[in-house]
Amino acid sequence: MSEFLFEKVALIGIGLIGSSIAINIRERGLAREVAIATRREETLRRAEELRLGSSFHLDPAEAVRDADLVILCLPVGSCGAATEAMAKGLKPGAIVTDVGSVKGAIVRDVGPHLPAHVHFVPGHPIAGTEQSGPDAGFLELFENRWTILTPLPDTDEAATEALRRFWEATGAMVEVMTPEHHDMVLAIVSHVPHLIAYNIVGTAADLETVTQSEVIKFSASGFRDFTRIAASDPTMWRDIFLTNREAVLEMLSRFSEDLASLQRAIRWADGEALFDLFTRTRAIRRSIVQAGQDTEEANFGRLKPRRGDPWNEKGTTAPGE
Ligand SMILES: NC(=O)C1=CN([C@@H]2O[C@H](COP(=O)(O)OP(=O)(O)OC[C@H]3O[C@@H](n4cnc5c(N)ncnc54)[C@H](O)[C@@H]3O)[C@@H](O)[C@H]2O)C=CC1
Ligand SMILES: O=C(O)C(=O)Cc1ccc(O)cc1
Repeated sequence: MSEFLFEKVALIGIGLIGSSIAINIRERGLAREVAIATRREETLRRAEELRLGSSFHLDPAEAVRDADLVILCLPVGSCGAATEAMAKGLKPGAIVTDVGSVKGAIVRDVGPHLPAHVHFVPGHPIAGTEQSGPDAGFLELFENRWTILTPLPDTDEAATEALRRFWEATGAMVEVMTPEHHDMVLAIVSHVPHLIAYNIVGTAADLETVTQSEVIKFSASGFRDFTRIAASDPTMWRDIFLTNREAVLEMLSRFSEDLASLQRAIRWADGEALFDLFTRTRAIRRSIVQAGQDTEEANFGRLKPRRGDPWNEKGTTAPGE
């Protein structure tokens, strides 16, 4: 019996998430070997300087050779082409997973390029920051955060369990659900909030009466939190919105309806409506903090779907239900 969870792990892409995984493998001794593949030579050299792996490759098919676990750590829109490029190197029985923020598109784009002799278990650590690149990774990123796995109906259960053990070894908590359910939940707890941040920072920047210097000068308030989110990687977020279109548009139309009723309450000076909503939302925040779970996990548990919500109709049980 090996002392490692996996003998060889291959990381395709080495940005914030890839480098955080690499640091976890190194510091917690989760694999004997770590092969890293990147598109750009410069990123590869930086990964080597940071001692993130044991071998470094520009050809992903070379990196995955003999790997028991292959993790795609790329923007969602690049995963299909990267899988096509690495497929011929995959060994029989290897587990292939990813960390992308959208799961339906990963199943659609990655699945068809994989040989039948590998196990495909899409995944998503719900942990991150607005930073990107190989220097951004850190050991504690996944601690006490959820990682969602979305195996397909015919995925080997042992492969899902092996991946669960890997994520748990990084300090993560693991939940299994369908890709459709994942995409719907993430649309409201992560994707739409990012869109709101991008939008409000864009609106403020465009205002002629609020000069750039005033935006900076007075940003010590709630606006500052939005600027952090709106500093997130443009490629990654473009891909998320293009690949989770349906769920984002669905949540956005609910959001717009609710915003319109707030607008109406302000127009008609309906203080009671405003007070009621703000009281409800304050209670949500307080219960999250009280539970000591200021994480997406708490959001899942507490933002209960309304009757007839698609969350309830698809997928498995949502955490907290
Ligand atoms: N940043 C975050 O907070 C989180 C990100 N994710 C997901 O993880 C994945 C990776 O995100 P990060 O590590 O944050 O990104 P990153 O931007 O820090 O790193 C991405 C890596 O992919 C490479 N890359 C970019 N475009 C490529 C292409 N067309 N072909 C091949 N390689 C390419 C980059 O050189 C870099 O090595 C994304 O799918 C994202 O949705 C998941 C959870 C949190
Ligand atoms: O920086 C933040 O606040 C985040 O929300 C990080 C994040 C970004 C994308 C994900 O799919 C999961 C987590």
